[in-house]
Amino acid sequence: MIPVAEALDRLFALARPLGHETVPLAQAAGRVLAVAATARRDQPPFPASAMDGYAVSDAAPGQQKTVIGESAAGARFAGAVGAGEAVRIFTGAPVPDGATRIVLQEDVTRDGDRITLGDALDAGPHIRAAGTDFRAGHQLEAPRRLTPNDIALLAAMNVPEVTVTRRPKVALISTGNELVMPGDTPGPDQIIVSNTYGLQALLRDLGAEPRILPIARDSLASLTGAFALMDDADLVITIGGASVGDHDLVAEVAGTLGMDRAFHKVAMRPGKPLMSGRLGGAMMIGLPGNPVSAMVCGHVFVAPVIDALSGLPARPTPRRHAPLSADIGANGLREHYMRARLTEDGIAPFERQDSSLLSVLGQANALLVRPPQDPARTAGDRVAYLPL
Ligand SMILES: Nc1nc2c(c(=O)[nH]1)N[C@H]1C(S)=C(S)[C@@H](COP(=O)(O)OP(=O)(O)OC[C@H]3O[C@@H](n4cnc5c(N)ncnc54)[C@H](O)[C@@H]3O)O[C@H]1N2
Ligand code: MOO
Repeated sequence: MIPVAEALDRLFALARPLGHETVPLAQAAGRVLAVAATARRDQPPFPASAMDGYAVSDAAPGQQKTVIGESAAGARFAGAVGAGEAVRIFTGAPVPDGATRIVLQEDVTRDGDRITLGDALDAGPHIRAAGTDFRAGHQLEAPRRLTPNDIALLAAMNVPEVTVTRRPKVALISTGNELVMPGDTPGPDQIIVSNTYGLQALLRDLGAEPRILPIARDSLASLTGAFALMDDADLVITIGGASVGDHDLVAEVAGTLGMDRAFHKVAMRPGKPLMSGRLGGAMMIGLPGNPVSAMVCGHVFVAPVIDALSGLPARPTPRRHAPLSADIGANGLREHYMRARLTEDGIAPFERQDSSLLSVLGQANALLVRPPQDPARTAGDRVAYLPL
């Protein structure tokens, strides 16, 4: 058995980053920026008022001034403001030449074109200098997965389109005579395919383009037919048929199709059997069939591989740490990804950890990671976890 980190390194060695494409900003959220984007102008491009009030050259309690004009957002006051003068100004408007501060309108009494400053003025100046946020030439570095906050910044930088990595196309193949699609009528010995759908959702969240292929039956012909449908996929993921049983044929078929195949027994729980290789132009990952095993492998292996294909650094999903909220027993020889609940009191694993229990996985919001041979731990000990 190999450690999880080594299995992941072997997957990274098979992952070739994909090419680039240009997309409009409106379609860029969640995509991986491939080439740094550069601001085309200063923001703000002029000294701007941060408040509604009056722009003045100086201010003292009780002073009187004459209002000589107005500066609104989008329509500046053309002249300059001198001693004894004020320009009515609004938030976001260009500050006129000669002004050193904005007096809040709450601190002013107005009578016609005359204003009197109040007795208690704040320190001001309520002026945002040109380029306070960023200067022309400011760069949003690549690679990075674009967040909504990044999109807002790019828009302000006047960047209407960005160069991103192509979305990884992923073909998902479920294998097994016992499986039918959700909504179909199962025979007495059949169950409903589940983790294919879970993995599809996970892949979508990761910015990939997943496609569910027809279920492959446990025969060489059916499996071969399923692989033939993978078309131009960058990654093909099989689910099930990965173990040592008589009906576990994925390795044999992939080998016949020319895959330079590696089979790993990974020292993890759940998710021991894992296959990997390259098949034509695609990367292949064979996941175990047990539903929770497939989903856990999705989080631990597939997610970092999608990031690597998308041009992000090849690294495991970073672990976080929290105190235990309950005592737990010693761990065995495999790294255990325990379905767990994280609350403000800490983290605790569910009692039932069988790798078939999707109902338990559904209640979990974290995977508590136990290193191999981790001794028994008591409430309060800090442990590692992956958020779900
Ligand atoms: N003698 C041994 N038996 C098993 C071993 C072992 O080392 N020696 N490993 C066990 C472990 S651990 C796992 S995990 C499973 C993995 O087996 P397979 O990858 O071959 O998966 P299957 O046998 O095809 O299915 C297992 C289980 O999961 C259900 N399944 C499969 N695909 C789906 C799907 N897409 N949606 C929902 N459910 C699915 C399937 O019906 C089985 O119940 O092997 C152990 N055995
Ligand atoms: O490796 Mo299996 O995934 O423990 O059930």
